Amino acid sequence: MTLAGAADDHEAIAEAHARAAREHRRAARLYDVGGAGEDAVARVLSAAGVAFLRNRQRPSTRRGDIDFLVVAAAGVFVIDAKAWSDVTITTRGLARGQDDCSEELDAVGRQADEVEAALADLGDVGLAPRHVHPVLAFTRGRVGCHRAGRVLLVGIEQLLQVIGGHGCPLSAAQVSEVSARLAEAFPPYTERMAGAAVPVLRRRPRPRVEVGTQLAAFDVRELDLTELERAARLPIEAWMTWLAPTQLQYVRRQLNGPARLRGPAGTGKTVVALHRAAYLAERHPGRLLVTSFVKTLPRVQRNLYAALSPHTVDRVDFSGVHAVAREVLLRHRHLLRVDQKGAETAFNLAWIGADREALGRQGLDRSYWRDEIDRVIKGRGITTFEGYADLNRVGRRTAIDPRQRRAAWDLYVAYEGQLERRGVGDFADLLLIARDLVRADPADRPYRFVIADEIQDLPLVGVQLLHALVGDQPDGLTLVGDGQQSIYAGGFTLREAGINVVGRSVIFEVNYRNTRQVLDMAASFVAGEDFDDLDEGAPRGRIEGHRDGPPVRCESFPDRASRLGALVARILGDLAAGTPIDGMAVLARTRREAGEAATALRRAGLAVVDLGDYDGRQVDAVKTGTVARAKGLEFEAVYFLPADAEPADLEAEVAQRRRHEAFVALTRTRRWLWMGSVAPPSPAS
Ligand SMILES: Nc1ncnc2c1ncn2[C@@H]1O[C@H](COP(=O)(O)OP(=O)(O)OP(=O)(O)O)[C@@H](O)[C@H]1O
Repeated sequence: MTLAGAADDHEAIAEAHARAAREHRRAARLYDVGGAGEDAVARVLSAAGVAFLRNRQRPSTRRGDIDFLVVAAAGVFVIDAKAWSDVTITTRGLARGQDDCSEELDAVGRQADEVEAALADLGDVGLAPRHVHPVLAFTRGRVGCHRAGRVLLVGIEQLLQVIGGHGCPLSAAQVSEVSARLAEAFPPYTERMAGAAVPVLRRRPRPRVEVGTQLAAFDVRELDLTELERAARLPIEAWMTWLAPTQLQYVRRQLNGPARLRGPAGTGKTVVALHRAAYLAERHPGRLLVTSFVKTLPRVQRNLYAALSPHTVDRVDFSGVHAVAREVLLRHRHLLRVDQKGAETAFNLAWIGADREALGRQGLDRSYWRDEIDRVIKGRGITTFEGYADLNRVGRRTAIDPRQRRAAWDLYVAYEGQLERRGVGDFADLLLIARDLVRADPADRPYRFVIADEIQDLPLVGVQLLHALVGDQPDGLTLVGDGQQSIYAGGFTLREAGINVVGRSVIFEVNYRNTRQVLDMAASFVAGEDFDDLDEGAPRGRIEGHRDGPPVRCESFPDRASRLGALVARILGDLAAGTPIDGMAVLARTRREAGEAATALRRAGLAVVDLGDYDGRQVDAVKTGTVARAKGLEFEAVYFLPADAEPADLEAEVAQRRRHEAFVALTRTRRWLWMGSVAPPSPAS
């Protein structure tokens, strides 16, 4: 190398060092400003006696830190301090001067994700994500208090107010248990100088304001989680804060297509579905639909959800599937007069001309064939005899012969003719038309996510309608349900519906609702019985109960009148013994029996509310209604009026549905169960 060449090289190296020096100085200035912001936050927290962890290492990244972790009664706050002077918060995000800084929202959101993950498994329970709050705290200027998605943007003056707000789900003991886990999962951050091209001669550290209570770290494995366990056993409020680690895993899971959540009664499917809805709504723009076949359930779920995620509730629609279908028809200006009475008349006229000799074999009656048309033919969207002739009638237990199939088809054709003549449709038409309208219009996608509960009760076209609304997009469709609780005729498999949930079907098996005594009694109705559970080949759920409770009270009566008398006496007795009236529900098989019970209770001076009018909010009245109306709900005490003694030759599928119905009724109670059967004395006795 020439001397001139060496000089050039040294010149270039000096130039690079000078450039690096300028960059490091700029960074140092920024750190100084940032440090001043952090100090300001630390001062505010300390002055108020709020304990915090400062500058903690993120496990996912070597160079990332979290400015502050605060565990308060209101939850966990993941705070990123910003000493910015010219902040603007817009509907679209965050700006600093002219620069869009919305990525800062994602950054603090990612920090909160890591905190959520660390708290998702604290032994038996985990903290629900909704109690982890990402916060950008601005230490200069008057920022006020805002929300962008799930991130809170607050001026330093409002910080304490925010930390002190949000309700108080955590007790003092839980605060220290959660803090301990965080101290372990996020150790103190040790800064590293990145990209230093020259040996770094470290200056003495700058003096730092070290104030506030630093949390003592202790070994989380030695924690006594009894407090958490206790909380986990309480109803509503508890599940809003604590879930089982497996449940939380599902809430936070990314699913690359339609998914199924299965599990026997009381295993937390609805709870997890609501948490998942809130989790998705808080992280994504767009609308969500939470739906069910049971028309009253969405109303109850809306009120639960509003407590869970009040700031997203306006972006979530809670409606029954038929109401969803109606909306579709409205959007497409499609007229359909759904007229149940007219449909009933149409069926009666079609039935008169039917091959009743064939249809009546095996003890099958008119209502069996009404269901066949509603659930098997129209409920599957079958429009040709060929489609019906070879159909594997999943869910229908009685095999029918070719003549019966032909007769059923002719009955269907005649029924359709009668409907047309009257210019009316039935509920199956509503779902069918809505499905086809959505399928034909790719622009009709009002929802980003759809979550459907109690799907075992939906007809196949109903599930297809929901699928059509979101397609196969990630996390788009979550189907929640349990075949064992199916109380309507017919059935189908998801494969038949064109929905693939392979690898995305999860089962829950721990029952949190019922006592062992109730579960034993409920299980006796369905013992050893196989049932269709929509996912072919997927293992059936076991049901594990872990709570003890009072014995189940079963009584038998010679007639309905004496049963009603005993029911009223029993309820009055339980009220006197301290069971709260708002936790009581009388469930019957038919509307008529439920109505009779309501009248008897009113006569005894008790307040009564029909389950059809119940919206999940506390009301000081005994609830009364059919088992179908009670689906998905739960009560402190259930008084069940089962069907009168059934004839021994009851058609197999109907008998199975009755048993499922009893199973559903019994598993609605958290504690007390009374069952009053009517069994007239046999002539021999
Ligand atoms: N991890 C949990 N810890 C404590 N309680 C829980 C937990 N998960 C659910 N629960 C409680 O269990 C009960 C049943 O939950 P949920 O209604 O979600 O069950 P489900 O599977 O939807 O029931 P079903 O199918 O019978 O309607 C609720 O009272 C809920 O508070």
